[in-house]
Amino acid sequence: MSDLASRITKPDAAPAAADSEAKPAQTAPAADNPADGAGPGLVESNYDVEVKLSDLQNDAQNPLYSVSAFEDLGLKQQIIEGLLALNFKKPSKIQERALPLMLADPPRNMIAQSQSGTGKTAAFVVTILSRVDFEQPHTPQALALAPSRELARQIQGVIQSIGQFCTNLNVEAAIPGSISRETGVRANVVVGTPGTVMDLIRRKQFDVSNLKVLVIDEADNMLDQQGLGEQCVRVKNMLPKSIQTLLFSATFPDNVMKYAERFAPNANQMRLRQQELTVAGISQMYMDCPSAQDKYDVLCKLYGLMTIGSSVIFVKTRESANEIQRRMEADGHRVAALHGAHEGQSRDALLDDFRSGKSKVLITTNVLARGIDVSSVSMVINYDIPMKGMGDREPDAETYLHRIGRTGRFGRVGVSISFVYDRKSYQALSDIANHYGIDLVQLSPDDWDTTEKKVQDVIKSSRARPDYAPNALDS
Ligand SMILES: Nc1ncnc2c1ncn2[C@@H]1O[C@H](COP(=O)(O)OP(=O)(O)OP(=O)(O)O)[C@@H](O)[C@H]1O
Repeated sequence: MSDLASRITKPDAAPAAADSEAKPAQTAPAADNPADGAGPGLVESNYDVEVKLSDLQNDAQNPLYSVSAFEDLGLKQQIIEGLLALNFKKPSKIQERALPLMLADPPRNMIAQSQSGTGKTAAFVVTILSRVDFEQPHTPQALALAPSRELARQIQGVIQSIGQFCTNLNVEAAIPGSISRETGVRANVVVGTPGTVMDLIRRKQFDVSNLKVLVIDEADNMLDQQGLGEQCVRVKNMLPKSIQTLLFSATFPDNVMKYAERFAPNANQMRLRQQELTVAGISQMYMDCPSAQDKYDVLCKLYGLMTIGSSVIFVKTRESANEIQRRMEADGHRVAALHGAHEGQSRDALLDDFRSGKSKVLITTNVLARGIDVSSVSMVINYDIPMKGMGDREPDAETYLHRIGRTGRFGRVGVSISFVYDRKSYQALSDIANHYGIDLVQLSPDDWDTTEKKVQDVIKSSRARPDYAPNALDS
């Protein structure tokens, strides 16, 4: 198989940082709570010299870099207070650069790309809060669309947190089962999934005539997928023509850009090069499993051996999520499985438990691949390599990036481990590595001491010293 593995490093080779332009110091994480030290799920650092979030934010190559403070961006005082209450001391690059463009008058559309976990949500939330007239508490003025109920609820929470000092802010989630049929939408900010939003508008339970801002989060996914894309276009066609449209994602493959540009005409654009897409704080590894059947044993061994904060296991189907849950529970592990077959409210409860740390292992499908922000996640397992196209012919490089981006949020470190077991899965991972120009480090199922050391070396370091190269091991 070695001919396939131009980007997959051999077991003991010292790997390069994920972003070849990034210096090791930029791969260094801040603590779970960037401002004040290690937080839940991450163990205190062994290193004596630590890097603070402010160090990362002073490094011009880092996506968290900025020269300005939130106070310099001309935001309303209540919004600045909201950001400070969340301990956001400085904007990230996307926040610093996109906000002035999005807040300028007359409003202009925006297509904005920035790596996973770099604060895109706060960028569009601040824009929404800046555009809403709080004198009108029940007139919908801003709408954000997301691909899953979980992400819609999460965005609702971020709007409420950043907007906690905005008197008369009302945020409602337009997701199945949440808006009363009697009253309809009575909020000035609405976050929802496209199908439910479309139904509400059609049933005249959502007055869209005063909407000023439309945000599409995970826009490449929303516009590209047949069902979701059509729903987004239909929703947009029912909104005022002058609406400011903001499209956000960590990925915008070229074939989606033409839809995006049609959907958000004359937009300002912030794009990344392919090699800039990966987050350097995430150490990407892979495990060569002897066979498909052995993947499960390897998984259990990993969990049996290591103390891991919170982790997410991505699988292809709901059935395999259930099956792995069943087997892991029978083997004494405490895990939760969340996927589209569950009822909305039980999905909410499962994710709430995971967020609060009540459950530490979440087995899920692509439904949670995008956007979900749980800062204590220190490991992501790709139990199945993400594939797309008819008959799963092609590797799904975008989904891979979003999945591993559930860890390494805003300067933290994390590990991703992708399981391969045959030529097809190996080739797919190799193609993904080539696509982003990254090197993946091999873990061996025959040498658990080394495997454990490689993984623990990354995840036990809540903060790292400046010359810290997450994958490099003492040989
Ligand atoms: N300026 C800031 N200072 C400190 N923390 C921040 C700042 N902006 C955002 N964060 C935190 O960073 C984390 C990641 O932000 P967010 O979820 O918006 O990432 P994202 O870019 O939307 O990622 P994804 O592409 O995965 O959706 C969140 O926990 C958020 O609270």
